[in-house]
Amino acid sequence: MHDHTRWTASDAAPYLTTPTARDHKYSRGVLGVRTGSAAYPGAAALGVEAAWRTGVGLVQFAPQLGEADPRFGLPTPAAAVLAARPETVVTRDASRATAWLIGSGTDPAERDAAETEALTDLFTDAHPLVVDAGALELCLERRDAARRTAPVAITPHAGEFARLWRGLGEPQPADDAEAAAALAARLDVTVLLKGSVTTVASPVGGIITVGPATPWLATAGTGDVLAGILGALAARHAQVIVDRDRAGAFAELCATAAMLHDTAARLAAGVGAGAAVSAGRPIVAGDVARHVPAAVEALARSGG
Ligand SMILES: NC(=O)C1=CN([C@@H]2O[C@H](COP(=O)(O)OP(=O)(O)OC[C@H]3O[C@@H](n4cnc5c(N)ncnc54)[C@H](OP(=O)(O)O)[C@@H]3O)[C@@H](O)[C@H]2O)[C@@H](O)CC1
Ligand SMILES: Nc1ncnc2c1ncn2[C@@H]1O[C@H](COP(=O)(O)OP(=O)(O)O)[C@@H](O)[C@H]1O
Repeated sequence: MHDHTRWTASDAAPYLTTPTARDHKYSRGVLGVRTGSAAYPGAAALGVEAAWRTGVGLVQFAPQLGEADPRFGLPTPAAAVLAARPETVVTRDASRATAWLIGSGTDPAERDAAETEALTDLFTDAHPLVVDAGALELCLERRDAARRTAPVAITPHAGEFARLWRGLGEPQPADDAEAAAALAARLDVTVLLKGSVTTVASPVGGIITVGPATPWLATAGTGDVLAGILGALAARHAQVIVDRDRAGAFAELCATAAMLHDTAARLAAGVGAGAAVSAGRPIVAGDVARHVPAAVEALARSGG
């Protein structure tokens, strides 16, 4: 049986720190982002937008190697990112990154060997790594902890979570908390299992649940937004994550990201706290990203 915590605004508030007079753009956290593809440039734009709006000093975007030519006249991921957020610096190596986000909007079947190597190198780096969508299966290959140095958090939805269990070749426990805890232990990663209720499991033990979130979140691209929020929090608090005395910190940041995500969605959908499930109006993923600053403010205030 694992310790089980229901995350609250008071738990999240300490991670929603404001900058000080001594801060500059590099001290506030730099997120390296390697997401998007010829088929899904929008996923890169959504994650980058959400990361900026969560509050980092800089987002550096590294386009994938060997990228296929854009289809249907679509922009490349880098062009889509710059159109959405011209503040972003497009770079080959994102040398200033204090944390990385990879995988959203990518398809492993389309990835060449050089890009796979560039992604796997991040697992032997020192910086916290958020792994989403098309990069999730890399965790199965990098599960030998001796070959992995980066603290890793993964963000599967239920379908991707089941795919990871199939990759392990073991039966998936029926209970979400039990299954997330077991996967966290097997892969030595923090697991953020998305759903109406988000379940977070740390490899050092303990389960945190967040939600139920507003069902208006069940729309394409909101997972890409969540990954950007988590990447930004990881970049901001990278030192806390790598500090061995705070081994559960990545799980707490995952829970904080899920709470910010739902709070932003509620603000966008006009759903007040305690409102009926049927309340509110439709939203799109970009609305969620744009309401993240107000969600940061609301959570920091209600937890203070
Ligand atoms: N604008 C953009 O650029 C966007 C880009 N995006 C990018 O698209 C890529 C593909 O991502 P993906 O999630 O659509 O596809 P995939 O990984 O094949 O999984 C889907 C399969 O899993 C199953 N399934 C079970 N439970 C599920 C659940 N709770 N939620 C969802 N699925 C669930 C379900 O099976 P079913 O239940 O239908 O039997 C289904 O067949 C990825 O890189 C992503 O980042 C998107 O973010 C959208 C916006
Ligand atoms: N019924 C629901 N109620 C509340 N939140 C949901 C529901 N369905 C999905 N979500 C949330 O929406 C997001 C969807 O993420 P994901 O499935 O990765 O979508 P995408 O790949 O299109 O970005 C997750 O954060 C998940 O927790």
